[in-house]
Amino acid sequence: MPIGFHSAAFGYRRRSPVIEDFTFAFPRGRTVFLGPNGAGKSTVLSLAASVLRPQSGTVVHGGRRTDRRGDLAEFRRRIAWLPQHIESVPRLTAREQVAYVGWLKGMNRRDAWDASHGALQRVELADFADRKVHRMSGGQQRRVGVAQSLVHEAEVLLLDEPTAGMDPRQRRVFHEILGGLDQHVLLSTHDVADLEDTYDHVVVLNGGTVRFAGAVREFHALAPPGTAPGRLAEAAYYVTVEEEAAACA
Ligand SMILES: Nc1ncnc2c1ncn2[C@@H]1O[C@H](COP(=O)(O)OP(=O)(O)OP(=O)(O)O)[C@@H](O)[C@H]1O
Repeated sequence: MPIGFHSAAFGYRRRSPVIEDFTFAFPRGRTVFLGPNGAGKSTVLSLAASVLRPQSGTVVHGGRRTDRRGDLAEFRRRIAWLPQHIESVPRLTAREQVAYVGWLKGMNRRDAWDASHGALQRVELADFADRKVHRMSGGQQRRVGVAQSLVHEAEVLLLDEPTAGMDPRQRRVFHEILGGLDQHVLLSTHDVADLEDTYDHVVVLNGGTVRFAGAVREFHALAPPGTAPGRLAEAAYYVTVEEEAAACA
């Protein structure tokens, strides 16, 4: 169990809670996290990354809890986090920014600098290593974000819509990277194409509640009989979130 939530509750100020008494163990391996806009995916991922802290309950990884002050630094070192919106550090180049994240995660400066080159190569940005991040396109900044999550040896990667804004080639490169990772991955997306090629598990969230958790094959089996093979994931998704399906047959 890479990340566990125990009776966690969280709400943004003056809003109704996004999650309440949320207890769930995310599975090992590669998990795709689905759900409609506003379901709470980013909030849950931010809590899992300890960027947000639950108002009650806790989040656990490897015996370390986000509600124990002494655990927090080690908890964060073991987890890589790609938020939905990348912050570029003013004036830093892509290589400096990726190395900086490695250093923040506990690497020494030399190792972080060396590792940043490899991380940028993996996302095909080695030629842009000296470019200022704030001058890069949205899709390139996303790839810098992916490089940031690869630079240190995290045990769990939490990726919030990592392929948003990437062109088709870069989406393919990203899926190849994902396929080669040994770490546990929890990734939110609205893209349900080719789930079986990329992920082991599916978790669907709606209204702050897990509506489905299981293997990709089990998820596809929720699709109504007669659904076209290429539309199984989409149809299963509509069943789990109880939305009216577009024509999936
Ligand atoms: N910073 C914030 N301040 C106040 N409310 C917020 C904030 N961020 C999210 N919310 C609210 O929390 C709820 C869950 O939002 P969240 O972004 O976690 O959903 P999501 O499933 O990631 O959505 P999407 O697929 O659109 O990214 C929504 O009702 C949203 O309006």
